[in-house]
Amino acid sequence: MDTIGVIGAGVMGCGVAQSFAQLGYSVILIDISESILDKAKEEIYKNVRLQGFFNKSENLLDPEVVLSKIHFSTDYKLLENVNFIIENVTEKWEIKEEVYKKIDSICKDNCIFLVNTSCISITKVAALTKRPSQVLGAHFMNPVPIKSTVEVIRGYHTSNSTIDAIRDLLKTIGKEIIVVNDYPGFVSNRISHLFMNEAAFVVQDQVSSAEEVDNIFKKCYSHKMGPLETADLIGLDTVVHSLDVLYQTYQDSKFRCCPLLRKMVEAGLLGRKSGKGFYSYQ
Ligand SMILES: NC(=O)c1ccc[n+]([C@@H]2O[C@H](COP(=O)([O-])OP(=O)(O)OC[C@H]3O[C@@H](n4cnc5c(N)ncnc54)[C@H](O)[C@@H]3O)[C@@H](O)[C@H]2O)c1
Repeated sequence: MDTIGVIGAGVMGCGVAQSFAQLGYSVILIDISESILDKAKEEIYKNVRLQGFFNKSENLLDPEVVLSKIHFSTDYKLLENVNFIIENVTEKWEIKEEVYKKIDSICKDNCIFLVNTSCISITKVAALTKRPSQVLGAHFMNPVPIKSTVEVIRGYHTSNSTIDAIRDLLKTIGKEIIVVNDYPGFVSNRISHLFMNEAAFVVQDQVSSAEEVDNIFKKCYSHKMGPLETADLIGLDTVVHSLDVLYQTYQDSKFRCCPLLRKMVEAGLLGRKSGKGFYSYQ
């Protein structure tokens, strides 16, 4: 079985690492500090336990066994022999840029890079490397271990063999892929961020409360979650970064970020991951 390199141990990186580790893969999980990695260990432990709790019919997973498959480290050099890197660092161009320049020099030539991003152009990321045909977008859905489908983005130079390799790899962890072409936000986020942003404007303008906005989507449109619950789940900081990327790249005012969303992020209200966003999670 391949060893999978996972970079970024936040919301998505933890979910991706867990998804591979619980199917028996060895995972190298990289982040920038030991304290973040310690928090990631706790998150993964908690999430494996919760998954067992909610999924009574399936074989219960032992969190210690899952964690034993993951090597937590700040050392990028450990990635030199892996065949696949799944990158999940912060949705900021300067951060992704630094990471891709680094891994392109460390990883072996045939290693494939999966970019987990909400909105950043895959073609632009691929251009940072000397292997653009082996770079593709893999927009995992949150929470990764329980979502069945991944939006895969074909960059300008992504080869068919790279897409096939990723289809095969993700199939082994029970995920199917939908392949789309590369424009910022792809399909999912180009549309969903308009919903979430406009919902924040509706609350800012005191048209209704967050609960009422979400209830209209759930009860009238039969959506499983409303736009503001979804924003809290994603992380309001990630939503703001993504809106900024969409606004900058399309130069279209429809993507201008709602001031209330930005103010909440400045106040430390990031949604589920900080314990408070549009809702409280204590
Ligand atoms: N949250 C979601 O629902 C969601 C869904 C799909 C895709 N994404 C995308 O996935 C990526 C990660 O999102 P997230 O929600 O996990 O963010 P997050 O803020 O929870 O985690 C990002 C992690 O990256 C780490 N990091 C920053 N610089 C780094 C570096 N140089 N090397 C290694 N690690 C570094 C941070 O310390 C942090 O732990 C983003 O591009 C985001 O747009 C997020």
